[in-house]
Amino acid sequence: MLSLKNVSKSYDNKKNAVDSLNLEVKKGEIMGFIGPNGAGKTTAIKMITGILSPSEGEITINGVDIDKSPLRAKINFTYVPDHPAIFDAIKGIDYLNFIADMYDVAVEQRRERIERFTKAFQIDHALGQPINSFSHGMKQKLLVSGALIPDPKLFILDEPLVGLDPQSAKILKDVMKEHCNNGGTVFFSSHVLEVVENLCDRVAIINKGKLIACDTPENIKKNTNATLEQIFLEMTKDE
Ligand SMILES: Nc1ncnc2c1ncn2[C@@H]1O[C@H](COP(=O)(O)OP(=O)(O)OP(=O)(O)O)[C@@H](O)[C@H]1O
Repeated sequence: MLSLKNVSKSYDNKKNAVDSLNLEVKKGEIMGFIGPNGAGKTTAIKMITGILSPSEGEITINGVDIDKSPLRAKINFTYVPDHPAIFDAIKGIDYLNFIADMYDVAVEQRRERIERFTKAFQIDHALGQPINSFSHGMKQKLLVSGALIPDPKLFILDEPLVGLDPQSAKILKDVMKEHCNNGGTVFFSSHVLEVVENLCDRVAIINKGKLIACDTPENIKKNTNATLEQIFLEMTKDE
């Protein structure tokens, strides 16, 4: 579903923020993307979503090259960024309808999905209000709801749990699981290793721009009694 082949990105033509990254995310799986601050997660996600062009390498989504055919690639995924940058003078419902229009979601389907997701996240009562009146958590939940309305083949989230209360985080985790159970694919970055360990089919660990592990949490922990957090800290510590 998502493939990165030898992908590198340098911001200064000296150091690679992402360095020869190879990664395959299969249809139907949840993959967690973890790494210390500055490891290159957001840079990789920005290249995957077409916000940045790779300095080298190729990224395909459902077989379509995001750099060469951005519109055809973008039909296949939605993305929730780490900082909700959202045009906030409009009402919540107008934002959701705008997303539904962009992805050509039929009226009946959008009605059902808007109701389902905004009720689950308990923001349905506020959809008639302008987004600039929403709290940070409400904006985050509106963004996630919007990203689910097209029922994307691939759902990409950059640190989606930041700023969500435990109830909302639980709902989001359930929604991500359900999306995969229904044949969708989820790729998300997080610093919450316990969530990654419990939620993900596979985990990719990036450090200093390089992929240092990509496997199931069980295999990464194989033959140890350590938690994913302990192994992560050991793998990414500065020598
Ligand atoms: N716009 C930019 N210009 C120059 N350097 C950048 C830019 N954005 C990121 N970097 C650098 O690229 C490297 C990777 O940063 P990136 O934001 O991708 O890491 P991250 O894993 O998402 O970190 P965090 O966990 O802190 O969000 C870091 O060294 C960072 O300083």
